[in-house]
Amino acid sequence: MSETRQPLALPQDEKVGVLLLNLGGPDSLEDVQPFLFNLFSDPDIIRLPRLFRFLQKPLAEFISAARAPKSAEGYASIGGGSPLRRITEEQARLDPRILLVTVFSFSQARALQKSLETKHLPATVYVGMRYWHPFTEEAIEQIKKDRITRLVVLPLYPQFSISTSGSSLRLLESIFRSDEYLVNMQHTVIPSWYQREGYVKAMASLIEKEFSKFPNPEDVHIFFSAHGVPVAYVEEAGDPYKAEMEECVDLIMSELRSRGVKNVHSLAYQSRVGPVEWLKPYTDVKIKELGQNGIKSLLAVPISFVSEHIETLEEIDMEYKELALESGIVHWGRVPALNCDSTFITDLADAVIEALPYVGAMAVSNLEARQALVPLGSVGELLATYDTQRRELPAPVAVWEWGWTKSAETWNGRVAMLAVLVLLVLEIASGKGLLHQWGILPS
Ligand SMILES: C=CC1=C(C)c2cc3[nH]c(cc4nc(cc5[nH]c(cc1n2)c(C)c5CCC(=O)O)C(CCC(=O)O)=C4C)c(C)c3C=C
Ligand SMILES: [Fe+2]
Ligand SMILES: [Fe+2]
Repeated sequence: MSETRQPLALPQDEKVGVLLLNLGGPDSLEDVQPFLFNLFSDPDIIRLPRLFRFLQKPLAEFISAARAPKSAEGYASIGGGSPLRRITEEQARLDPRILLVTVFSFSQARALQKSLETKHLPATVYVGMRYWHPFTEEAIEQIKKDRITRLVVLPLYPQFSISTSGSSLRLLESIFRSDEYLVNMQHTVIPSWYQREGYVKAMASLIEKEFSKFPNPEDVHIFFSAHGVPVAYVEEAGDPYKAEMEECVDLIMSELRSRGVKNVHSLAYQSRVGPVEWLKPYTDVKIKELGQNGIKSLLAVPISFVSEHIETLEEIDMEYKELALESGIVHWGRVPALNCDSTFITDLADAVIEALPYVGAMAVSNLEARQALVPLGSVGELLATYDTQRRELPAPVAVWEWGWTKSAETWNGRVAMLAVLVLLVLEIASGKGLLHQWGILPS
């Protein structure tokens, strides 16, 4: 595609930056609880009714403490921490400080920076995580120090969700607003890119490659497993995630069909947390169903994330594999995450170059951009496109088992919930109580 592209005509004093946004994950087991605290403190993950917003932090404290042991077990089983930081930095660029820690790794961020260089775009690629180091705030500080004048913001989620890219963009918006340098810095956002040819082709190639590992490749059921979101995000807040996910799977399957692949496929949603309704079918339920229906060969394809992480390495490779084998599936395979796949990274570089003309421009007023499900645009405009009203959403986490759920919308549940919240506040305010005694809340 663009190896022969002419050098971009940028004014001499322009400095281009690319900010990769990602979720972040605990580097060690000690980081698990504070990481979860950051995650549950996010109003795009738990939206409390207006009246209870002041409880966001205490509640995050409570839920993170309650969930940490289970989460830590998962992270322990994949080597004691999340590989997300290492892989994302590999996708972006190699930072000398990181080199000291991960001597042998070549970096996703470094790979992108290199690919941009090859395409005659000298740019610095930064990594900003939402819930753990290197935090988005740290990346922004570096962007300011480097006097970047044009910034392309690229969330590393192929499909847009309020809970992922949306949350990162909302944070960016608040950082941009409160800083004079950033308010004036020209920027644009690539909100989702699942429809890009390079990404679709890279995914299709990874899938095709795994077929050869099965005894009867033509019988393999292609099983796309996407990270779920609560149904309310889609139905009440207008999250485009489900529509984009379905379109993404269709595009990959069309590419495979054009290569002569005739295998049957399905899409399910994994990793639900708590009792509210999440997007269906659920991965575990679907696996059992496929087993019961006599499927013997299953190829799992993680689809919502481009790096290996706890939900591929632990949930799919361990939990779902075990479930599949118990359900009568005999041959199991899993497509690896894209990580630093060269077709993928080259395509991301093209996406950045194609987005540059929109930097600082009102992209939503551009007809071409309008045709995309989520238009290319600035942070503020994108947030205005989706989720304008920031509706209260049923929270997806465990505390709600006592009450505030769709299925238990009864006064009983609400009173119990209120009681729990009041106790929690009293306990946090006084520093004394059962939760402290049990070590659930730190003294
Ligand atoms: C597109 C991907 C993701 C969506 C959508 C998403 C929504 C979402 N997640 C939670 C709760 C948790 N997520 C956790 C980890 C985690 N989540 C994603 C991706 C999406 N989440 C990734 C890649 C990871 C793993 C990071 C890593 O360390 O490797 C966790 C912590 C792990 C655990 O305890 O299971 C929680 C909790 C909610 C509630 C939500 C939507 C509202
Ligand atoms: Fe998640
Ligand atoms: Fe999970």
